[in-house]
Amino acid sequence: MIKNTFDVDFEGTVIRHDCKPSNLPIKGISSINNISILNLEGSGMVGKSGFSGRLFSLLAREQINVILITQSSSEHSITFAVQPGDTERARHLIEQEFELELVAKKLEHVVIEQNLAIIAIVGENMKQTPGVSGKLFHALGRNGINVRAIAQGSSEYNISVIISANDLAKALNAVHDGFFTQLTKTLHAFCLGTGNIGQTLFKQLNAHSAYLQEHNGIQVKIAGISNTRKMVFNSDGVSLDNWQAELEASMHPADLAEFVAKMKSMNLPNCVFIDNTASPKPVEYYEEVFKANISVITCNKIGNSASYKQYKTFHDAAHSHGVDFFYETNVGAGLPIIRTLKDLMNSGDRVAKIEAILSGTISFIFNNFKGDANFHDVVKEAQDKGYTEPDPRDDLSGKDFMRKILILARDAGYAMEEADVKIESVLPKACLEAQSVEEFYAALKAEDAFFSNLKAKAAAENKVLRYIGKLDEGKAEITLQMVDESHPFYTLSGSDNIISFTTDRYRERPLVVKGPGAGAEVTAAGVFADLINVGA
Ligand SMILES: NC(=O)C1=CN([C@@H]2O[C@H](COP(=O)(O)OP(=O)(O)OC[C@H]3O[C@@H](n4cnc5c(N)ncnc54)[C@H](O)[C@@H]3O)[C@@H](O)[C@H]2O)C=CC1
Ligand SMILES: N[C@@H](CC=O)C(=O)O
Repeated sequence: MIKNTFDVDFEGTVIRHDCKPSNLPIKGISSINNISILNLEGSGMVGKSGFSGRLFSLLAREQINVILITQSSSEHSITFAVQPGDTERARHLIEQEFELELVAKKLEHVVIEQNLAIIAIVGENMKQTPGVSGKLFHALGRNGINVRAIAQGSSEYNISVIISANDLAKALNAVHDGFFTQLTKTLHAFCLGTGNIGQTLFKQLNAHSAYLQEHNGIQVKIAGISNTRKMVFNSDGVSLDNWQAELEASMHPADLAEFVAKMKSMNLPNCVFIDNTASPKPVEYYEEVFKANISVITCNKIGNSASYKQYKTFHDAAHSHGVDFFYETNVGAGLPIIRTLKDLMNSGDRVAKIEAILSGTISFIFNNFKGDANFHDVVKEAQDKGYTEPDPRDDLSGKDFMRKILILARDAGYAMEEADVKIESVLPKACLEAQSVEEFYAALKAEDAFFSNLKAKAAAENKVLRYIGKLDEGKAEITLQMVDESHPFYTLSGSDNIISFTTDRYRERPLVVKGPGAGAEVTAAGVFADLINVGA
């Protein structure tokens, strides 16, 4: 029986002969946390029988313990690991023994690498089980852990890899999560933004964490939080019951560059950067984050809707570093729109046309701007309900809609820019020119007659106002329309979005997604779903 000195109440581990057979591909993971490797290279080794015999007899004779050996089939190099204290002595002995080969340039000088570690997976079930090494290297590669050398004996009971000692803790966790999937997988999330969406996400994660562990085997630790004022870090997870107080008590003033640097230096496995802001600043770090093998989840549309070059860079960087870039909430909040489009594209369909209502705010406004209601008050109500962008001018100017249609167009394979989207604004000039949110609301009040006329005109024709976007064979426009009951977009309510995809396969009857397209609960839920899909 082995007991835990750090946790004396824990029942301990019993070591016995008659253990139950296990279905798991590996039995355990072990590590050696400080080793060095010596690398010998040269043409003098190729096809030369007795070379390794000389090398390893020499080391054995001099009592240098070799921990791991690896040789490529080209026989051009041999790498072996020893205790750090033995490296210089081993080098000296080798250079003495192979002096003639060195002089004749048939062997290169010994190269030593320090600060390394070995991680090994062990178990009888590995034998004759394809995919075990694939799983190991996937877990390491996905977390940006570079493998310096590999060894597996033909008994197939053990695969050992040499990695940087700095990556050992991360590697142990990542490999553990990779193999023991019936146990908890831990995601380490670094979250920017504690506004409407950010705090709703924390509330949902808190309420759902026990279910997530029990039913999905997933544990989410919020390892970092920042808003514009402060930031806080905790590799064990900031308490979701008390995050406001922990953030408030933090001595770290907010600094985005520092936040990203700290996230990288904490070097945690299954790391995810979540951007719940409406700011262009975090977007400047996405590429660096991908390059650090960290996935990005964002409800912030600015990243994907700036230049096409930037959109492409983000997607390529995520792809080449084997991490996820999820942004379901960029269009339609929590509705499965991006996912649906990706599935269509990935399965070889072609999007010919998209027709959509994608502003939850404007949808809500037109669905409630009835009877005696005045436009200004309905806009305010949409903001109070959390449907608008932090600055509602972004919704009413059509900018938010433009971002969404541009993201959809790009995901559908069209390399379009902002200037390629024609926008008919719902606002008169004075409102568009307002310099602040206050001025904007004042301008809305002053333009009450303009909006009342629109309302009366639509009502007189038995029509409703709809702000509709269309992407047709690579051309996009957003227009204000009055539609009658024969139009498929007539019967919307609340903050509903609707999107209809006409594709090669859905040509006669388009594929339609409809439902609430704005609001903190549905948007945070979309971010939440993206989070638990990371690495899936
Ligand atoms: N409200 C909705 O229905 C939907 C919103 N979204 C998107 O969600 C995002 C967030 O919206 P809200 O939560 O309503 O905004 P908000 O204004 O309530 O919160 C934004 C948060 O970001 C923080 N922030 C801003 N710049 C920052 C920076 N440089 N570093 C760290 N933190 C920073 C602020 O301190 C604040 O905590 C927006 O990009 C919006 O487009 C997406 C889909 C639907
Ligand atoms: N402000 C947006 C929220 C979702 O992206 C909207 O109203 O649609």
